[in-house]
Amino acid sequence: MPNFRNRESVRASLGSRSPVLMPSLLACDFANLQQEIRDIEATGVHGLHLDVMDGHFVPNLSFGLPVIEAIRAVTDLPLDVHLMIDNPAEYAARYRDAGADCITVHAEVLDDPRPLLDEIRESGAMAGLSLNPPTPLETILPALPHCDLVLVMSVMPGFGGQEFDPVALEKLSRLRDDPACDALLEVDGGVNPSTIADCVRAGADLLVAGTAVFGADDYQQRVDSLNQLARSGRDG
Ligand SMILES: O=C(CO)[C@H](O)[C@H](O)COP(=O)(O)O
Repeated sequence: MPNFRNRESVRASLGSRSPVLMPSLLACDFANLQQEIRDIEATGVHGLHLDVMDGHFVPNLSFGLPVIEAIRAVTDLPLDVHLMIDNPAEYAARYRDAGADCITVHAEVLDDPRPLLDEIRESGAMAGLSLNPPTPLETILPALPHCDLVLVMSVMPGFGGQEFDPVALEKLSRLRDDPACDALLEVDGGVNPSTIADCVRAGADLLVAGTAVFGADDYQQRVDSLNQLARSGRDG
């Protein structure tokens, strides 16, 4: 059984470190998964982003419960699990049992996300709600008080290596300025050295980056430079 942390402590720890780079293992070398985790952990990152895809909600398959369990067994880093699946209500509890610290579900597949967000919170995980680039921000506003995290997609989910869509910046700014929103704000897709500072300036706390991290020859150098650019967005 994983060593469960509670959502308040994970949320406080991530929030106090904002802006936080969250490497997405989708872009790592799956044939060397444990070594990749060790190498990225050694750079000093504070969490890992894990993309679960079902081939229905998104036109791609990635990995599921057994892989999350295997990752949980080899790292103590917070695991931020992004469920890109049609039926998150059927699976959320099982991802918590597998070791997820944060579970994010998509607004597009839930008529009313609030009961599921509450259930995720009651399980002890942080509850996240995500929306795709074409989905209006208005669709998630009633659920904000039930969210520990809002994940603003800056690409259509399904594949790494896509170009950043600036529509995410406007959504982040609006969320940051909304007094009803005290969730951590996360952005995912096309986050790289050219876009990361703008994301932080717009209000992002958590920055998911796959290709920009695992596509680099030197992970330490890339993580350091992304962190520096992120901090320049916060302080500049
Ligand atoms: O959610 C995702 C894909 O659906 C990935 O997390 C995202 O694409 C990150 O990859 P990259 O940094 O290469 O854009």
